[in-house]
Amino acid sequence: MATAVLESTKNVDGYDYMKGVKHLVDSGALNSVPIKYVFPQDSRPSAAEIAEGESIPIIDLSAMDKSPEERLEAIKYLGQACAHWGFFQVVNHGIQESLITSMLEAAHQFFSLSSQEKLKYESTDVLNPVRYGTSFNAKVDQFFNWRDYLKHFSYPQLHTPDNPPNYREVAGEYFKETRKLALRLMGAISESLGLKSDYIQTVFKDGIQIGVLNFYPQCPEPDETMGIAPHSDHGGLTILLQNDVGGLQVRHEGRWVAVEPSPNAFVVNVSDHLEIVSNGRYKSVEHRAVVNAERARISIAAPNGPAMDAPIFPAPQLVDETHPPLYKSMLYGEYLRRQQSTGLRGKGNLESVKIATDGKR
Ligand SMILES: O=C(O)CCC(=O)C(=O)O
Ligand SMILES: [Fe+2]
Repeated sequence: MATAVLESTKNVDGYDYMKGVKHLVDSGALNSVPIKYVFPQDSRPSAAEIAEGESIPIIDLSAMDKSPEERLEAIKYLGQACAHWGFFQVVNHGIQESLITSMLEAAHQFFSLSSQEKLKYESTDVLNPVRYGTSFNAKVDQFFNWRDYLKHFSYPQLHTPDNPPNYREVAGEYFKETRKLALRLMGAISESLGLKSDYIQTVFKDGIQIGVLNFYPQCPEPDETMGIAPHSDHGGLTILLQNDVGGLQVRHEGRWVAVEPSPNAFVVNVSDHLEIVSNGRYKSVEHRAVVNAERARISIAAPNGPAMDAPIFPAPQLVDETHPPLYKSMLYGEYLRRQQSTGLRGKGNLESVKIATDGKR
């Protein structure tokens, strides 16, 4: 266990934050948000920034298997969703409802384990194959996010905690299915960009998938803090599942749009490396999660990235005189380590690999 981290995160108020925010909430009557979690005034969620009546697009995947005209129409709509929103929900995706329910249940069981059991997986190495923690990166976060997490690699190798006993079996099946869904969507997204249908899949071939389980306990003062601060995701496509408690918000045209939980739908978002491959045509969009006073929220994200040693750069077919390359080539593993080692900072990581518009590197 990393004692240096534990020491630095024990606050003046005596809480041992590394045990997790769920532990903090479960262990007694918290009437207010401890100072460690209080966000500065200008980064707190505010109702005035919410775009009322807006919602992210819904993609019906069954249309992909219909007549050529309907398929073409569906692919065009998917491309528009990626370009204008960077986020959409998918329905009729073919993943069994029972598997979705079992996965949410297994996540709930993991977070319900004792903190001692969960802390077996606490690690300061941001790329440790199984990692339990709180906030985003407790070593560097100035204000803690109201969130505990479990992250584990799920592809090419499945690494899981030993507990709950059925976790490995359920997660193995769940992440296999969500990876298949991601690859299927990558095929359709390639087509929507006018690329060969296997172009993006080839870039992400032999890539990695990580299971990210988020637990956001109920919070006595939800307006003071944030479940997860604004950020964009690394990788190609993230497939996200949430329980029936809302909280996810997506940045769109300068406002935040709430994503209402919809049973059996997955939320999908274009992530940083797909924005790069598409040379900026498709957007990796900032999102955040707010918390509430009544109910705990669980979300399960599956980021699907390329291989760690894969160089990522804009597709040559999407680069020409009027569309110069907008991003430097980089190794995915390096990018991932940097993203995980810093605190959350909006789209800051992607900005750092952008080529200045005057063409200078
Ligand atoms: O909880 C959510 O809805 C979002 C989680 C998220 O953005 C992430 O894990 O990267
Ligand atoms: Fe995210």
